[in-house]
Amino acid sequence: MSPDNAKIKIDNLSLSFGGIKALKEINLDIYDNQITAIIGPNGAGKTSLLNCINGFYKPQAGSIVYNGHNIARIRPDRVAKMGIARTFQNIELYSGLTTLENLMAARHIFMKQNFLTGGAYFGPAHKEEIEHRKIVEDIIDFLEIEPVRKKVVSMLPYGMRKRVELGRALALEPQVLLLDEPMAGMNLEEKEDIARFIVDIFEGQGETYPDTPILRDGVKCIVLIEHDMGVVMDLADRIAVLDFGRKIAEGKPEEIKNNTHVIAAYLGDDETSAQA
Ligand SMILES: Nc1ncnc2c1ncn2[C@@H]1O[C@H](COP(=O)(O)OP(=O)(O)OP(=O)(O)O)[C@@H](O)[C@H]1O
Repeated sequence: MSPDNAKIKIDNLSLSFGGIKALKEINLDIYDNQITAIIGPNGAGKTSLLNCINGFYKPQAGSIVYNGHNIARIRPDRVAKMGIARTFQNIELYSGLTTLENLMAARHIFMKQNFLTGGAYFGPAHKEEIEHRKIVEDIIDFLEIEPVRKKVVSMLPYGMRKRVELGRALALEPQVLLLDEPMAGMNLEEKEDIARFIVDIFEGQGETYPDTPILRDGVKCIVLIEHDMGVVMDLADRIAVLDFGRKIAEGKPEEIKNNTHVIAAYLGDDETSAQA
C-alpha cells in the first residue's frame, strides 16, 4: 500500500461556503481491497468530502485523482459514469417510481438506445432492456427486496428505502461505492442486515451470480460514513477522522480507538483536537 497505487488520492482539498470552512487542506489516500470509514462529530465535513468526490461540491483548492484523472470539479453524472456511485444521508430516490423502476433508471446511463426513440417493444432497445433487467433482477434478489419490487418507493418503510438506494448504487456497477450513513435511523436488526450486505458487496458472491460481475466480483473499494462506532470498528480496514474540517487522525481501527486527539474530538475538548 503506497500513495502511488491509491484508488483515490485526495491532496490539499479545501472547501468553503462563504465564511464557513467545511474542509481544510485534506490529504487522504483511499485504496482498493479496503473498506475505509470516515468518522467525526456532527459538522466535521464528512458529507462535504463525499460531495467533493462525487462532484456535487466544487472545492476551491486541491485535487482528487481517481484512476489517473483529477475528478475535482467534474459533474456528478460524469463521475458516476467513471465508476463512483454513492448513497445519501437523506435518501435520494425517485419517490413516485417503483423499486424496479428506480434500479432500471440507474441503468439508463449505460443504455445506448434512447428508450423513447429506440422502440420499447421491438428491436435493439428491447434487447438492451432485457440485458439491463437481468442485472437489476440479480441485485433485487441479492438485497432480498423482491417483495417490494413493484411497490412505489415513497410507500416503503425507511429501512427498506435505504436498501433500495443501495441497490440503485449497485445498478451503476461502480468501482467505488460511497455510503453516507447507510444505517442511520435503523433498528439493531436492520443495521445488522445492512452491515452484512456491505460485507457481502465488498467480498463478492462468486458463482451465486455468475452473470452479474458487480455481485460476482464485489466492489473492492468502499468508503463509509457512519456514526455507530461498533459498526465502524467491525467493518472498516482503515479509518480517517475529521474534526472542524481537518483530518485529525488516520489508521487502523485499533489505532484510532486509542488516539487521544480522536477521543478529545468526540468528547468536545476543542483545545486538544485543535492542536492535532
Ligand atoms: N451546502 C452547504 N451550504 C452551506 N454550508 C454547508 C453546506 N454543506 C455543508 N455546509 C457546512 O459545512 C460544514 C460541514 O458539514 P458536513 O455536512 O460536511 O458535516 P458532516 O461531518 O457530514 O456532519 P453530520 O455528521 O452532521 O452529517 C458544516 O458547518 C455545514 O454547515
